[in-house]
Amino acid sequence: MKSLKVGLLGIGTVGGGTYTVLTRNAAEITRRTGVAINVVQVADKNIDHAKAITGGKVDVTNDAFAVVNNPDVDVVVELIGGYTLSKKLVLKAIENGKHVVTANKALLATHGNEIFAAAQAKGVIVAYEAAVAGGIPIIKALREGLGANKIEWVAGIINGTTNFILTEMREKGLAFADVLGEAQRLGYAEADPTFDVEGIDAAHKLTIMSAIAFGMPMKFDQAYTEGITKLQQTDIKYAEELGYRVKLLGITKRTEAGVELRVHPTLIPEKRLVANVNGAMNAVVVKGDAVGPTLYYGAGAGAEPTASSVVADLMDVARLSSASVEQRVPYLGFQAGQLNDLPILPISDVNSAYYLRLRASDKPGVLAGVTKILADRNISIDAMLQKEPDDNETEADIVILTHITVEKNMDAGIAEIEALPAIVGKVVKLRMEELGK
Ligand SMILES: NC(=O)c1ccc[n+]([C@@H]2O[C@H](COP(=O)([O-])OP(=O)(O)OC[C@H]3O[C@@H](n4cnc5c(N)ncnc54)[C@H](O)[C@@H]3O)[C@@H](O)[C@H]2O)c1
Ligand SMILES: N[C@@H](CCO)C(=O)O
Ligand code: NA
Repeated sequence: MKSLKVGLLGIGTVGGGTYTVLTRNAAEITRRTGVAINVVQVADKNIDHAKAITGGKVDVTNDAFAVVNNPDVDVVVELIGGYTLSKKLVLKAIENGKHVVTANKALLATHGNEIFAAAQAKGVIVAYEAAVAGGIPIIKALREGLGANKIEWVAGIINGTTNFILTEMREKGLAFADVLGEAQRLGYAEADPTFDVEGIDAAHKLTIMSAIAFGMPMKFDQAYTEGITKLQQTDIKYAEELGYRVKLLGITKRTEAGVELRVHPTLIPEKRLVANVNGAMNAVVVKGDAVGPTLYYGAGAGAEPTASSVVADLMDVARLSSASVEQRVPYLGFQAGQLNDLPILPISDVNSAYYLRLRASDKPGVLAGVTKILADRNISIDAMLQKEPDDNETEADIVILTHITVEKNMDAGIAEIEALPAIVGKVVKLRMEELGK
């Protein structure tokens, strides 16, 4: 029987899950591929941990380059993370003519253009299903299943850690810091959890999806990224009163003027399926011109769900390594040389509906002043909440949901509202998405 020899770099959460799934389901995987996929060498700086997991059945080293340079290894699985060492390792593996499987979205979003060019020149596979939305086969769906469509937009909850935090905060009223610790214990968070909570990890994944959806190079440096650290319980509560849930959403959309590429907390109508995706689960909505909206849901993080995608990629390598480069699905789903250098829209040019919360002195005429500013800017109001001041207070919250306008118009309106003498402090602004059409 044919065999595929795997060199594993990093046997932590995802690497451990990958080893377990490959071992436990070996017979099923071989029934499907006709190939025996075996880990022949593991590199991890924590040698004892690597030995404990592999039970002495596999050669273990603390030198990742030993695996990358091992002539016996056909495919290198990079599960160390980061983008400095991992970039060197992946480029060296490619130079050595080895196929690569990685779960590293940070690496691909920042250096993917260079890595894919190197792989193309060498004729090797670089597979990365686990890098976006963990166990959900979204890369396969975008590159293959939806290949007949002109993709119009992609929007998703693509960070398990922040969705877990938002869910626990909403359902249990827990504090942000306590929930983050729990997400770290469960193995969802990045080595540096700032990547999760500031929306950077979601922007990495969105960058990869936008490149595949629209056939363009990775443009992570132009993504607009806003995390959940400034999000307040008050706004989660008011949004609910108005029939919305707040989710950290990644949105990429093709417009006449350019491509939107943005990650931010977003109000979504609670009747949408995506609004009810909770815990570390992820969901991605893809709108194609032929198929309409489609929804993909599943575990976005964690050892075995992510391993499910790593192993599926290994199975693709097992099937396709003997095929010519032309017979394989291109790295970004479009032929090399067919990528368009589409411009990314600055956030000020993006069109959106908005949630505004203002704090106002409880005096007559305040609301009239605010609505006049909005009307003068052609911003229509969709809904409003006016709260009574709490006991002994003279100020109260006003919440306004607007119809769609361009962000720079909204920001100019907000500046005028903040200048009104009766308005106290800054206006809170959150974006809203219907996700329907
Ligand atoms: N955890 C998840 O749910 C998840 C999901 C999807 C993608 N990812 C990605 O998968 C990758 C791995 O994540 P993880 O959660 O498994 O991380 P982890 O920290 O659990 O595992 C990383 C492993 O690499 C080892 N390592 C670190 N530096 C090394 C070096 N120089 N040489 C050899 N070994 C080294 C560590 O000892 C550790 O065992 C990252 O790119 C991450 O973004 C993680
Ligand atoms: N830290 C990531 C892991 C999965 O990519 C998350 O929470 O979604
Ligand atoms: Na995936």
